[in-house]
Amino acid sequence: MTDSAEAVRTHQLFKRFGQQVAVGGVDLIVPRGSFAGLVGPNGAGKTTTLSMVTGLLRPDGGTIHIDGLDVWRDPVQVKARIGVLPEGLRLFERLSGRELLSYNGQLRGIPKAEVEHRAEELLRVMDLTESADKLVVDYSTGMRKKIGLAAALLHNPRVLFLDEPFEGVDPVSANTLTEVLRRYTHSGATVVFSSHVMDLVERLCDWVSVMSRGQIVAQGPLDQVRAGRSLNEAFLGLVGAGEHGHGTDGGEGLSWLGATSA
Ligand SMILES: Nc1ncnc2c1ncn2[C@@H]1O[C@H](COP(=O)(O)OP(=O)(O)OP(=O)(O)O)[C@@H](O)[C@H]1O
Repeated sequence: MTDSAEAVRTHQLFKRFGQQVAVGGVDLIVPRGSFAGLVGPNGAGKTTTLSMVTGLLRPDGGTIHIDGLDVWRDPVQVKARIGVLPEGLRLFERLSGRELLSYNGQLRGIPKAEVEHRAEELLRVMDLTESADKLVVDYSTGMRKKIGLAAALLHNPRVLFLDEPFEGVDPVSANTLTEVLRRYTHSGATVVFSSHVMDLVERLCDWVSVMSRGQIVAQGPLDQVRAGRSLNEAFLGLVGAGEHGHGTDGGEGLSWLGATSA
């Protein structure tokens, strides 16, 4: 079944680490063609959810469908359709950026000439052409994000998952990346990304899922979730400012912090 209107749907997704329930029955829904944001405080379960959805971490319970295909029953078909930029991205450090793309393209079974053509375009768009022959181990944090994103896009996936894609990326490159991703979703593809930067989510996303303590606490079109407020205000209302160590007291109690009296 591949005619699903949803790019992603999980049903009662569950994961526990020892006593800690990281994801406690999540029904994540992402309509096809959306630019979707997954937001939540530190430790809410976003990375754990994305890891299970992308087939990197086996759930303890629940189901996950991408484009109507069961991720854990049909992993090969699903993996051909998705691109992933995971948190704590591990890359082949001893390859150059160009070699990394070429290797990824060959692993994906794309003809060599097509890989070269796509790689050159991606390197140019990501402003990495000048560093294309430098080893990945010598790339900066932002450059690593960009080459990781290029590798995730190379096989033209239908659904792209990005964990904090803009962290460490300079504003000019971030602008370029958002343009690339916008164009990509306008063509009918889907982007799901996690972020803590509410302004960015508000600017880019047309769909938002808010997680808190392993649960989805709000989900839907951006305007519905923010309900006339800024997304940041809606977020603070939903996750409960003051909980999760997001204190509302502005750090009262830290009387020792700051200039000492002479
Ligand atoms: N491998 C692990 N072993 C034990 N506990 C884990 C593991 N991975 C995640 N957790 C716990 O699961 C919970 C959810 O973590 P997760 O990384 O999914 O949150 P997150 O929403 O991505 O947070 P952040 O915004 O800080 O990246 C946290 O309490 C975390 O400590």
